[in-house]
Amino acid sequence: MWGEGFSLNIALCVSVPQGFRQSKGLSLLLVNSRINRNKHTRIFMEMQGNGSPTTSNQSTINIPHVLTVAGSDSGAGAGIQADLKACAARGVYCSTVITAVTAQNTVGVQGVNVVPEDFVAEQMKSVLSDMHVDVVKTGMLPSIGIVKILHQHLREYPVRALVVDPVMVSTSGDVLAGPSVLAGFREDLLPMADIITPNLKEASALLDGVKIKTVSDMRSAAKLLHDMGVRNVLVKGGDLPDSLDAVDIFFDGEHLYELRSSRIKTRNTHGTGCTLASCIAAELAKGASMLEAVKVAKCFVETALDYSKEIFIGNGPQGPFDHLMKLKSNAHNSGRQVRFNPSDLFLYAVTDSGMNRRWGHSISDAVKAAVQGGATIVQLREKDIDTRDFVEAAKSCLQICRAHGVPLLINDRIDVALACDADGVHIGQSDMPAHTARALLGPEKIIGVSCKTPEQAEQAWIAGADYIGCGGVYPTNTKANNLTVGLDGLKTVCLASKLPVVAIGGIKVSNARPVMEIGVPNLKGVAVVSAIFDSECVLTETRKLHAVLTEATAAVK
Ligand SMILES: Nc1ncnc2c1ncn2[C@@H]1O[C@H](COP(=O)(O)OP(=O)(O)O)[C@@H](O)[C@H]1O
Ligand SMILES: Cc1ncc(COP(=O)(O)O)c(N)n1
Ligand SMILES: [Mg+2]
Repeated sequence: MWGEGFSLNIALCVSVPQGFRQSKGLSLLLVNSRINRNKHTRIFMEMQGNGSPTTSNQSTINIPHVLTVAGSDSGAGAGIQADLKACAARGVYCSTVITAVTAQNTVGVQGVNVVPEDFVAEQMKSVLSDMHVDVVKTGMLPSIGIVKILHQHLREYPVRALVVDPVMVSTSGDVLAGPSVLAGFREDLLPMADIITPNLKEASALLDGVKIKTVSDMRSAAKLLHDMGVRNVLVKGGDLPDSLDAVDIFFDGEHLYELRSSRIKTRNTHGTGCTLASCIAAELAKGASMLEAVKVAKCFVETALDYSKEIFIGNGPQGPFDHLMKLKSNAHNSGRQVRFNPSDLFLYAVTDSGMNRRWGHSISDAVKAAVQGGATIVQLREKDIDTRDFVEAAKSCLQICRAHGVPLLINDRIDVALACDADGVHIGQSDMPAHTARALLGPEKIIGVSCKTPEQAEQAWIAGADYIGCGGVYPTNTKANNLTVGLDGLKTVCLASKLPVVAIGGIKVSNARPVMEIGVPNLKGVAVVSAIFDSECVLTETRKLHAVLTEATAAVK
């Protein structure tokens, strides 16, 4: 039985699949793609000739593991492919036993090729005899023979939880498992399962054809299914009329819960059932209680459907959705194709609340004028503002910047950047370390670091920053006690830096030209505060600066 008190071992440890032990001399470099330049953060695992793994740091990580036993969907919206994506999105390892290969797309299922039973058994044995599986999730089980094989293997290799999605008919109406498997579900799997997740049709089939059309029918069905010996039941209401919320009924034998979310208006609902069950399995593998796991899974499906409601894949009536939206941070909503383009540093506008107050500008008006005047990137540097107001201001500035294809960064405040889904942050030497910011923000966000020396520039590069800001180039009042490095200091840092550089500090229309003319290719532009924001007309001042920079760049080329 699934327990609540399970504690997860996320210590520093990397467990090595036994299969690897056979390959001699294999050197496995586990590196995060964003930090693979970092010689200090590499984890090396070397397989010695004698087959025993050694690690440069002796600890290992036990990764929560779901095994899915399901069918392949060539269109990759449902089945094994959805399970892999859902588990990846929830941070859980997923191994696979393929029970059938379907030729399937957004129109429907064109063909089904059932994998021979002994080969399904062979896959199960390969995984279960070798790897530590926390939770098994089942999808398409196309024959009673395959149900029996699963049952035998689960008895031989018990796991902590079994999630049964009794897939019978695809959303397109094609049969994936005939009524002959019903006996297998009832006799073998339900008594073993920790949860079963039928949709309306599947619940009806398991209950000998009882009609399930309303939420009240779903409640009764959940109770009847529970009586068949399964510990928890989730009757899914995706197929309720479109006018109703997406209501699912959860019954744990004691309490009935009506789990309600808004119904997303989209054609992209192919694979919702598979995804929901895989998410439940993933959360259980991480140690959640059953109700928690179901709630998280439902919320994940709703969020993914909402995020993907307008994507267009395939010409049929039922499109797939995007499980990995977290990796993309609104990439297709913002229309930004490239995560970071160094030429965005050309005219870098840094806001200042004091200056805005002095001239009676709101943050968003100031940002709008800067962007319209030619700013190519904006940083919100709001030192004396309530966090709540900062998040709101950042959201409205983000809309303005997105409309112009200009990235918006937040100064210092990683929390604010996350809260409003800004494009990144700019941090100083005494703020959060850049590698920590990178870990929090993920690989997609832009990180800039203020650097005054070649050593700091090297550290920023190692930590996975995207650019550095170098200055003060000229004396400035904007920042108290700021050391002026001068044009020479700027040049020294640029020459040492592997990252693109933006110059900052006292730069204005009258002195910008010599900065751009220092003649180092990785100096990509200038960052300014007072030059544009300490003025009545931000638009005009930005335009003037843009013209000077454009001229200076043309002269250098
Ligand atoms: N349009 C929608 N908006 C929000 N949630 C939905 C929508 N369609 C389905 N769901 C949810 O997706 C999950 C899977 O349900 P369902 O589509 O009924 O399963 P299946 O794919 O097995 O037919 C459920 O939690 C359901 O409430
Ligand atoms: C291989 C496979 N497994 C499961 C489903 C059900 O998914 P859905 O109900 O969303 O069509 C499917 N269509 N194909
Ligand atoms: Mg469905």
